Amino acid sequence: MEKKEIRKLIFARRRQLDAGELERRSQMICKRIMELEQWKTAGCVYAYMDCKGEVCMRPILETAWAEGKRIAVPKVFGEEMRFFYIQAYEETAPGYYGIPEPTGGEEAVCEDALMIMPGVAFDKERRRCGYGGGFYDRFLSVHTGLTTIAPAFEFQIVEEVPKDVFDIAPHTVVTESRIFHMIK
Ligand SMILES: Nc1nc2c(c(=O)[nH]1)N(C=O)[C@@H](CNc1ccc(C(=O)N[C@@H](CCC(=O)O)C(=O)O)cc1)CN2
Ligand SMILES: Nc1ncnc2c1ncn2[C@@H]1O[C@H](COP(=O)(O)OP(=O)(O)OP(=O)(O)O)[C@@H](O)[C@H]1O
Repeated sequence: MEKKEIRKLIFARRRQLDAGELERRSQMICKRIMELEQWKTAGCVYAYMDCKGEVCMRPILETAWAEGKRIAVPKVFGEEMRFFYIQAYEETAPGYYGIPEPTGGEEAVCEDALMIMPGVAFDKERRRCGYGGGFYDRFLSVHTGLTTIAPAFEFQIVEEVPKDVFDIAPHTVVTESRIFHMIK
């Protein structure tokens, strides 16, 4: 399947998930991420403001704020994405494609941060398909020291995501029931 077809398939599956189930499953996935060593040792976390049925980041954001970890979320500038620290939802407003983005604040320049990266679909080899903007691939090609974890619902795991030259796979993919690690 091509990436375009994969996106269509997964968007349809996401639409079938009701709000309660999305929240319940997101809670499970976030809990599993927060049990990982990479989370425990991270001082600075690059997260995202979820939209359109992505795994909800609320448990991650609220735990980080409560535990004093710094949390930054992305803002799009042309073809580039930059991360800014936020301390509350009120510090965001709808931006690129209506996704909440930080309205101001300090830019995060943490080259060894833990990045929680969104995605539309993944396969067992952790190959990733996003919305098609190439934002994460471009960001990660420059910021090579980050540790990357992608949360995904089980139904976002597909047989095979086609590999393009620019694609950078997350180190770890975490679902409700499975974890795909780079090192087996
Ligand atoms: N929550 C979240 N924030 C994020 C990303 C993401 O994947 N998730 N991004 C990750 O890169 C960046 C924004 N990237 C985006 C790239 C393309 C489209 C877009 O074109 N959306 C269209 C078409 C979708 C399609 O059918 O493929 C749309 O929604 O109508 C949206 C966001 C930065 N912030
Ligand atoms: N490192 C890079 N340098 C230049 N162009 C890039 C780079 N990475 C990706 N691109 C461009 O971005 C386009 C979209 O990539 P792709 O379809 O893999 O996006 P995606 O991973 O689904 O999106 P996103 O990362 O925004 O969620 C590619 O066709 C390519 O032209």
